[in-house]
Amino acid sequence: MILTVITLLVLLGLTAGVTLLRRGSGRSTGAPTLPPAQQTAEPTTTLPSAKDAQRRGANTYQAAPSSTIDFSKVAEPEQHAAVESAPTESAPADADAVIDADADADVDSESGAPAPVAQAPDQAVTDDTAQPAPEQPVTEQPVADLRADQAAQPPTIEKPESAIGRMGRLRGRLARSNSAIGKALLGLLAKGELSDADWEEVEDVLLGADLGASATTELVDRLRARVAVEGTPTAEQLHDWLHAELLTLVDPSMDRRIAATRVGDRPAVLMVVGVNGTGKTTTVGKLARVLVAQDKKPVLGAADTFRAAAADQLQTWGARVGVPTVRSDKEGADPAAVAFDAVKAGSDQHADVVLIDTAGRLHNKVGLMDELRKVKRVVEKQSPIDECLLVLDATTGQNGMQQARIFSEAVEVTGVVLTKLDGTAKGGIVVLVQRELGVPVKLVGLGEGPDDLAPFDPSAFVDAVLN
Ligand SMILES: Nc1nc2c(ncn2[C@@H]2O[C@H](COP(=O)(O)OP(=O)(O)OP(=O)(O)O)[C@@H](O)[C@H]2O)c(=O)[nH]1
Repeated sequence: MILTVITLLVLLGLTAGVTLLRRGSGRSTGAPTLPPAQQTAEPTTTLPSAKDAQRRGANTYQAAPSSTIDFSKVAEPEQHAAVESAPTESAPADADAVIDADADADVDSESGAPAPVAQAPDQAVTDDTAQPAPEQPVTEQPVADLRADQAAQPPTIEKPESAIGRMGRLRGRLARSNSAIGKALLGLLAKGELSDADWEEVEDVLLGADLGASATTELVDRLRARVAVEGTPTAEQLHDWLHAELLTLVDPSMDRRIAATRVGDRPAVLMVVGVNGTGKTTTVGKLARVLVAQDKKPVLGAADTFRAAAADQLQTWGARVGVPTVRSDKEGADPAAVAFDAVKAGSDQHADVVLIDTAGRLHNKVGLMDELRKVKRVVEKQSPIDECLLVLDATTGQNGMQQARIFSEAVEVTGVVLTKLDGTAKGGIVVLVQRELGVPVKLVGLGEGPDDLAPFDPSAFVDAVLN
């Protein structure tokens, strides 16, 4: 019995020891385990949120550039406007034409990109309303959005001077450089009885003024015959004779009207050609002003894609009087496609006339003529060309005649614009060019000012030479 009790006590003691030992070892292993488990749990919950943050960061990062791109699309033309310090109503459409200009004419006809050039801003706003978010249309409809922007900041539009009587205003400039011819002629002819040598001097004066050999001979022969019949004239008679003879040579009967009025249900199409530097772009810009002054609605086409700055130059001219320009920003873009788009825009916008500026220089002359023929051909797929004006620099005188012939062979020239008549005493070129090409001088450039282009008035011209 005593043994049994001792055995039970020993067993109880052992059990209690083991339990105590177990508790002691549990504290030493369990406690250090838990915190790391908690530490592990913490990073686990932290990591997803860090990833989230990263994702959010990535989203923010991705969104920023895309909105930057959208913004720059809008901002770019505005910057243009600022740099040009002229309103660019047509800038967005121009941006579109960049894409179209490279395409074939057939493709362009589908694009209709230039068409929005002159679309009313409210139409543009209507387009935008179809878009779900305000930023989206900027990306998807940059043209429409820009036009809405422009509507908010209407450009300052200049009021060009009326074309009526311009030649009268500019006569002083013509007279300054050309009255020397008149003075020399009147001085020589007033000598009384003229010897052959005197008549030769008269001829020299006329030839020096670029009247050309045939017109010079004709004029001298007529004057000699008149003197022979009517005797030596008084100073006043002499003035009247010369005026009448010169006017006959300039030919007031020629039709100098410019095709700038709608033909049936389409706009007139007017193309401007000529050697580089003669003043083509300037002439198109000045002509746009003349037309605006006459309450006409022109559209400009910048088909001189060879000279990079020509399109900007033309656009600036147009913007000053609120006239849209269809252009390409890509140097060397297909000029025929730009011209085609311009005619389409003119048609869509019910313009009165589409004025197309062309290049005057290419890598070679053959290339240039081929290109002009192509522009003509492509435009004619859509509309006849009603007027083709050849721009000639009067200061180059007879040297320009050879080029004039080449151009008139390539495209059907219907009229001449003589520029820089303010800077030359070679006004006789008016007669020469009309005779050589068989087309009238329709406009004359008499200065670099925006309104220094005048409809050619034969009588005012002869007056300026003789007075
Ligand atoms: N004095 C004077 N200068 C003119 C007249 N017409 C144009 N000019 C000037 O001639 C220069 C050339 O004119 P542009 O219009 O650029 O010539 P362009 O033929 O278009 O030249 P490209 O684009 O190179 O083919 C400019 O400086 C014009 O201001 C004019 O009637 N009188």
